[in-house]
Amino acid sequence: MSEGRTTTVSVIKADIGSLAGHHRVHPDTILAASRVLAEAKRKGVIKSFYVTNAGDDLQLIMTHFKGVDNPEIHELAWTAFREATKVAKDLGLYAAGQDLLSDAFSGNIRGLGPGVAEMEFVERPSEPIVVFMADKTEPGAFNLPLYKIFADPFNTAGLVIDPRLHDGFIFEVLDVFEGKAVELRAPEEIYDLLALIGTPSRYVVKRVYRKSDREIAAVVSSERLSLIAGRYVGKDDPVMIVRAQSGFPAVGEVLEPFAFPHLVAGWMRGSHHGPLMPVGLKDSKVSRFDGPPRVIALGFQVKNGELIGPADLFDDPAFDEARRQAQMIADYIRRHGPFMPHRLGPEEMEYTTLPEVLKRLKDRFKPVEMGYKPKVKHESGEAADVD
Ligand SMILES: O=C(COP(=O)(O)O)[C@@H](O)[C@H](O)[C@H](O)COP(=O)(O)O
Ligand SMILES: [Mg+2]
Ligand SMILES: [Mg+2]
Ligand SMILES: [Mg+2]
Repeated sequence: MSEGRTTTVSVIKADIGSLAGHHRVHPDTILAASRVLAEAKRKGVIKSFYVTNAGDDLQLIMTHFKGVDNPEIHELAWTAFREATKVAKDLGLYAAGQDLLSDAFSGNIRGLGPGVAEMEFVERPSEPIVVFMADKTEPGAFNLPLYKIFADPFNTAGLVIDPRLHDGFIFEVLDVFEGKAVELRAPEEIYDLLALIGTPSRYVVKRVYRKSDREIAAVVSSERLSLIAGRYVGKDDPVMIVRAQSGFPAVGEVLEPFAFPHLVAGWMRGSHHGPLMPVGLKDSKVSRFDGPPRVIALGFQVKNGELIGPADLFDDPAFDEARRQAQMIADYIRRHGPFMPHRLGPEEMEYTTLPEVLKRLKDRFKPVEMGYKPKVKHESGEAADVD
């Protein structure tokens, strides 16, 4: 981190209830959260804010000078979500308070349900950032775009051309099941990096740093709701902040991976693979089969702690073709109905409501002569003989 006063950008999000099922946030809940943040701004707790929605997820984008993981900021977000939930309940919105998994705030909002992405930096003379917000998918959905942005010269010309990017980047990868993290360096360790992040349900890129000076370049909300709650509670619907330009990838390089609507896990009942469709704010809502999974990208300048903007970056004909491809992929994969690989594999389905259904069939299975000694998989993953 360079010397000087730091600015913190905190993006904290939660599904506190929505209109027409899990379709989109109601404007009155945006208003309720905005009132709480406006009061906090007036009192000088935060410097500026922008409240919006990604589908049915309420998004609080805030700037302040208190650093990451600050209890006052987290409590502020918690209060905003609680106030918005009250409105959601009054309006009878669907799944009011869905992501607030606890009744009480205890100093840090992480682990209580909402998703959190925060970064702290000394502002450059001009500080462009892009805030990505997705609905009906999981944090690992950003693995592929992050790899392309910070490690793939076919995406990011600056990795080759710009001496400030040429050393590469460090990826902090989180194992969300074990609660462990590892740092891998690009380009020298990209095969190891890909060996992990190609399993996005387990290994999530949490942060990216510029290698030459360890400046923070990107951060992702890595909360997995099912792991926190121990049951299915919708999808995580992650957010990500990326710094751009002047020693970081250009805004156009940051957006470029989303021209390919890659397959992500989520969509209907958090149980299906589908294409991630980049959309402008006006299309930040889900419909077909509760999807397809969508992502919005808002560009801001951060100046003296103030958010200037946003620019609605996917609201552009340049992404029409990606949207069209996403529709084609959606048509194709939907025709698989309840079959894999449209439906997620058994490991990921463990965190949905499917096991309850399978449990009912368990006692109806009778042994048959297979001509070989069958093996079962224990929870440990070890194969063992059937008795
Ligand atoms: O994934 C979904 C919701 O996720 P989200 O709230 O966006 O995290 C939806 O597809 C729901 O799972 C689906 O609409 C069924 O919802 P319920 O009837 O079980 O609430
Ligand atoms: Mg919802
Ligand atoms: Mg959602
Ligand atoms: Mg969700």
